Amino acid sequence: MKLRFTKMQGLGNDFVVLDGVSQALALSPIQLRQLGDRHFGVGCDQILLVENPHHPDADFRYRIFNGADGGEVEQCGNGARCFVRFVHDRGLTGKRTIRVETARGLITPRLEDNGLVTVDMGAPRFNPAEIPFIAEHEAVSHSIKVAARMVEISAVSMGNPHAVQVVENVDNAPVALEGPIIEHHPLFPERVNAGFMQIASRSEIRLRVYERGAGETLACGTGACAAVVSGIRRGLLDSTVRVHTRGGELSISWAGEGQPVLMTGPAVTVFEGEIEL
Ligand SMILES: N[C@H](CCC[C@H](N)C(=O)O)C(=O)O
Repeated sequence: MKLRFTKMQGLGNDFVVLDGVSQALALSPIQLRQLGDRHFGVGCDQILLVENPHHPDADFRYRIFNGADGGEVEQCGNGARCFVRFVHDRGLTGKRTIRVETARGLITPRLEDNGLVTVDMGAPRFNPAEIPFIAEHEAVSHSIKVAARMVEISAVSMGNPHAVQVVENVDNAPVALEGPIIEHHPLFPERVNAGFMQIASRSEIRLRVYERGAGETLACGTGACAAVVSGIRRGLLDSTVRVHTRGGELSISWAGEGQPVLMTGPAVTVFEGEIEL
């Protein structure tokens, strides 16, 4: 079948975005993996499927699939920014602030006048059962065995699971070695995104993320949210933080327990295309 798509990126985290509102779409895992394949398909970190909502308070439903394995996941921060630009630019809505139903709750992205996008990502969750993370109790950080060493990680859910550690310098952090080990760590039954955070100041961090089902990406929006929340809970960061990723900069704010995380950053349309699947 011929499939029209839009290629987009948020800080180099790239997406194939599909309009499931104007057309009914049901793609198999094989077709999703083909879309995500950078040699035999279009190539992207994630596929974003825009649909009509089931939730009465939502304007749209937003489904996310990791490009490398075609697995459906709960949340995507950079994707949420691209999503609102997509539905606005395609005339699927006239609103600049929309309510979006995701697998783990409602998020509220807003197109700003300056072209950036701010997303209320909802409140982070720390209860191990909600991450999911196998642990006796909730804690700011947990020591887990990774290869030959013990690593202090903060386990956080932004709808999707994150394990964040603090490193001296992200440039020489063991992302390639420890990323896959943490992703598949037995204490994370649904796998996990592995964050490596360098504290530059109380209002600035550098971050690399080895993403579940995608490998290291140039930026991870939910990873930036999870890192800032972890840093604040560890007493290392103030409530608004500039997050420097390899793909560019995000602004993340969190006012504390029970409060939503706000993320602001760019969303760019790269090209429109058509592929035979
Ligand atoms: N790999 C993630 C999904 C994409 C998240 C990331 N691209 C973002 O911007 O939040 C997971 O399996 O939970």
